[in-house]
Amino acid sequence: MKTEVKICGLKTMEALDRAVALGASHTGFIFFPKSPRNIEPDDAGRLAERIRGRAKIVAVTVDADNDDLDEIVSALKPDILQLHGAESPERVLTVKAVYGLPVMKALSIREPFDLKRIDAYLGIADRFLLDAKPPAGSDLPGGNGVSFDWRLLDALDGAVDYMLSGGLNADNIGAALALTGARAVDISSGVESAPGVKDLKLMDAFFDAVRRAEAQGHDQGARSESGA
Ligand SMILES: O=C(O)c1ccccc1N[C@@H]1O[C@H](COP(=O)(O)O)[C@@H](O)[C@H]1O
Repeated sequence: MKTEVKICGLKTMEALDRAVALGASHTGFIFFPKSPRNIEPDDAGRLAERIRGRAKIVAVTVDADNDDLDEIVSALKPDILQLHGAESPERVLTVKAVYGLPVMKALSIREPFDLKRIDAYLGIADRFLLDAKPPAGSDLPGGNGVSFDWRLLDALDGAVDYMLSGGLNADNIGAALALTGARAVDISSGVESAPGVKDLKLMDAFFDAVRRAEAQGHDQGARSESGA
């Protein structure tokens, strides 16, 4: 089975078109002003129209209130909302009820206990995005190019549907897939030449590496499909 790949932090037509041409299953747009990948909702909406229906459109937000979500959802018309802040299970339920969209809840992982936080969102979040904890002093909850110890996922219940994220790149994705059996991966800074600047050659190299790993038959475990 093909690995789902989400290319996140897209801001230009060239990068978006290349992501979809390479077979990205998901495209991510960041709505977080402190991020070098931040994009205005209207600009993201115009870009996303080029690829609607060919890859899922993901709005990445961080503890956004309903006013911000109203603007983002209305301009972008995303397929999925990625909540990348400290949103509680109750907040995830509210967002799902208000917007009627699948929610991918990001959780940051550093130690075994961090995986336990999944339990509170089971049956609420449609999918999880498992990212590394930000380094000390970072302004960003994600997009830091930092990995967590993928072996921690050995303890994860096989039914948990997740995207593997954090510090992935063409050099380490083969090992990440072989170790985790992840069926879906998410990448941002690993395909950039500078913060917020997507590099088409790095994107090509990343997809090549994913396809090579697939050809080698990395263990795609039995995680369930969520629609997110
Ligand atoms: O990328 C950002 O700037 C960002 C800002 C706010 C919330 C989430 C963000 N990024 C997410 O983090 C992952 C991992 O990034 P990386 O591959 O380690 O650079 C990224 O794909 C987004 O989902």
